[in-house]
Amino acid sequence: SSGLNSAAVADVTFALAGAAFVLAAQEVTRAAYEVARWALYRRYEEHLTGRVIRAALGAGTLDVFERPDLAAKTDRAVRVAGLEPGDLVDGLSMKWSLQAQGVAAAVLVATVSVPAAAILLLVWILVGNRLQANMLRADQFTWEDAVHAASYTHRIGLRQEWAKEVRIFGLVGWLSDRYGRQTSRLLAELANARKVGQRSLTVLLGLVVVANAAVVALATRAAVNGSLDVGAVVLLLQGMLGMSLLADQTGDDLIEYGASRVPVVLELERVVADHSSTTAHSGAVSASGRPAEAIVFEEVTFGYPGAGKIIFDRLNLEIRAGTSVGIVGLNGAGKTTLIKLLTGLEVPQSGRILVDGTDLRAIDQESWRRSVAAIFQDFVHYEMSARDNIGLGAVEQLTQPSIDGEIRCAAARAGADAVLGGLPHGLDTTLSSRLEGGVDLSGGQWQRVALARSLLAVHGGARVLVLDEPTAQLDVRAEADLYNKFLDLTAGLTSVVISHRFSTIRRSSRIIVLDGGHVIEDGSHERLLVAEGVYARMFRKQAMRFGSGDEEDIDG
Ligand SMILES: Nc1ncnc2c1ncn2[C@@H]1O[C@H](COP(=O)(O)OP(=O)(O)OP(=O)(O)O)[C@@H](O)[C@H]1O
Repeated sequence: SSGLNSAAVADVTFALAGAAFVLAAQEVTRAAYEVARWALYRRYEEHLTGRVIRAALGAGTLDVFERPDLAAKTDRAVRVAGLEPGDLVDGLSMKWSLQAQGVAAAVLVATVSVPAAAILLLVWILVGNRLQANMLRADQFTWEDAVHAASYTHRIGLRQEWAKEVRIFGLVGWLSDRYGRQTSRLLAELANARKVGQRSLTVLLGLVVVANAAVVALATRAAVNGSLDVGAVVLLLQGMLGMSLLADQTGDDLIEYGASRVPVVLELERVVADHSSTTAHSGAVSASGRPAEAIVFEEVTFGYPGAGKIIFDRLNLEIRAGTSVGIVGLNGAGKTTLIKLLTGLEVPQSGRILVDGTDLRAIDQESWRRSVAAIFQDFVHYEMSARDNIGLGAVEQLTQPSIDGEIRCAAARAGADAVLGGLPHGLDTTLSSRLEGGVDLSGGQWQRVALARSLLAVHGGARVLVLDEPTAQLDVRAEADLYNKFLDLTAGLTSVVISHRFSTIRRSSRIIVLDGGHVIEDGSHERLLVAEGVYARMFRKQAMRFGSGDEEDIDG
């Protein structure tokens, strides 16, 4: 009966064009949204991780990793910053779009009945808040230490570095049992957390049902009365359904997951700032050219915080600039600790460390670190190119064109030239068999690379060279060859060598013996033998046991 007149045709055309426009706009905004979301996601992650790195590294000393109270906070911040904090961006965008739809639905209801819209809005907001509170309580993050324990167990089983030992000791069954038990405990805790707040949620959901039923009943009566037309009733019902989006939880877990990282990072920054303000020791004096005379430990007392044990009790020690000192002592005597104090990684509780008469605390920490090259027993195996593994010793020069020549030269001096020669892509070879095209090195080969790194640091300006048993994995002859050259290599430098091997240590012109937090003997190999003290006893014991003191370890 009713054909379309021209006005109706225009209306329909307009509506269709509008719909096409909306669809096209939706596609364009979706694409733009994806780009923006991805960028924001990464930016937020980078920002948060960057703050953790700056806080942890900015502390200067190792306290943030070693003092139990600080270490727990550092550990937590490092962990959470790595756990997809960008989820916050996804969560917020989901949540905001749902909330906008919920509010639009409320407006729809309000066009029919403002009181109905107000009442429904109130109950949905209450339900939403309650659901959110329950979710937060049950969120894994609130007991993430338990999660951490379980995931540590899990990782023991899967780490490449530990694969040998885990299999040799037959730990697979034990690990999976332990992982299973930890997970069950976790789930039990989760079930408990979920119980709390269930009653009030049930009451609120009842309220939702009652409020919606009441509005439907009133609307039906009004429609029957004729005071509400059918179109309005449909609008009302549609709006009511849409308003449930106000309590929708989609995205809440992501928001919580992403946002809960923030207080952890802020807490780390706060404790590091507090800690640094009480222990700050980076002064303004440049370390350049130091030491020219001596490094002096003056009445230095030190114990690791929280360990309750004094390692050094008023230690006095002078290391003349340009000389080489060998340090001997039983396991745990404090040899590595001495180096940490010397490099400023630890700070004495009392006493002073003087560099050419200037307190280390008055010297700019960064410039002092550049003046000292140290390779520790647990030096880093960087999963990077051979170039980087050596070049990081003089990181400021890494981009200079001449660096490859310097790297090769340092490698040759450390006896690592043969190692480089065997690499399939030369300096570009990645030193990790886990990465494509990469190769792994033997323990001794790694040590030569690390040694080359420290020798390159000398090229970069370091004047103190510390070797804390970095050659223990070389065979005795190779180590002896290296140390035969060592005095030439380090001519003009101040060097400190820690070793358990007499073949190495006896070459130092001066040897000090650490025991009980003090230097108990001090002199050349020959003088210490004549003195018939601890050094002579250790040396003779080994020499007797193995026929030659030249080849054996100092182990007491
Ligand atoms: N980060 C730390 N926190 C608490 N105590 C530590 C820490 N590092 C070392 N210690 C303790 O300090 C003492 C000295 O350790 P250090 O590593 O300096 O000895 P070392 O002489 O180098 O031993 P080794 O010959 O075994 O390498 C040891 O008793 C050790 O347990």
